[in-house]
Amino acid sequence: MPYVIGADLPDRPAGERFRALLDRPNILQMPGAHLGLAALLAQKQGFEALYLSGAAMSATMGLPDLGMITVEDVCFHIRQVARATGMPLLVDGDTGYGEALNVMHMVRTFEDAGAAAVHLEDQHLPKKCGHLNDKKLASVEEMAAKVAAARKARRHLYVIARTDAVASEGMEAAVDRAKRYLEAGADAIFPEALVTRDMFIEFARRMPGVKLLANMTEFGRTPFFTAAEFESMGYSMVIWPVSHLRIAAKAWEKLYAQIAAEGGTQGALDRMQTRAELYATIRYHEYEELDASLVRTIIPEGMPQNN
Ligand SMILES: C[C@](O)(C(=O)O)[C@H](CC(=O)O)C(=O)O
Ligand SMILES: [Mg+2]
Repeated sequence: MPYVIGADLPDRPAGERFRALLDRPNILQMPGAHLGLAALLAQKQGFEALYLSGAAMSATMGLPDLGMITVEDVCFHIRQVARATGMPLLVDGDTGYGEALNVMHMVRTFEDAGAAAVHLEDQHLPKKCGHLNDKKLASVEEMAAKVAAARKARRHLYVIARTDAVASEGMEAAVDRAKRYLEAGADAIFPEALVTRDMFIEFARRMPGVKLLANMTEFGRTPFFTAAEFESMGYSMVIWPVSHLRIAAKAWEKLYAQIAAEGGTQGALDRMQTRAELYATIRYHEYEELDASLVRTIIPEGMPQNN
């Protein structure tokens, strides 16, 4: 349905709906979808929650994922995905865009935009993709203060603490950090860039009863596991953060090469969503019909529309 009809909108805050999905025993599968159109296509396949990736949002803006985007840039994406689908979204909050007060501002602004959950990471700026080398870690205390700030600001937003410590400080330290973040009020933990099945199992074994998120990004350090495998290793959430963007970028690259080589797009038609398919995805005709029905109701036929 078009999102503009008030009576059709979800009546519970997004964070509550996200928690309800996590209360079920099966792993919550969240593909990345940082654009309204992508989100609608994911929804069509039956996904119940989505992920907004900092890497995907930055790359879409032609920027590296080094913490340069702002709260408002992210809200532009949250709003369009939340409006288009009404689905709960987990949003990448990077390092919180500053210190404690910035984190509080981020939480409130994300909630207002329609987010359900956020994750915050224990890096210093310029932050990096968790699967790269030479990340600069924040101290446990700095990160715990940010988690506490997020908890104090939130009304319903689900707060996930990500630790990037495994690579530089090892499993033991990462587990200790995660425990401190839970004490500070985190609802769940995202152990970033684990590199083996044994590490995933070990981390989960050391965090009994804690909701854990697995990041199945491609071309990173984590080998491929399916959602079912992560579930059996004790994980409650899985994200495929940038996959949709990587696929789209490759498709754009091919298209531009083809136009450059052939002087037109005719040879690319079989790889395009047709106009009809696009309009069906964005419910073009439903919006048009809604508009027409209102005009019919308010302005009966035959009555002059302007005086
Ligand atoms: C999950 C992540 O934070 C993101 O921004 O999507 C990235 C993903 C990536 O760069 O592959 C990450 O740091 O893992
Ligand atoms: Mg990120």
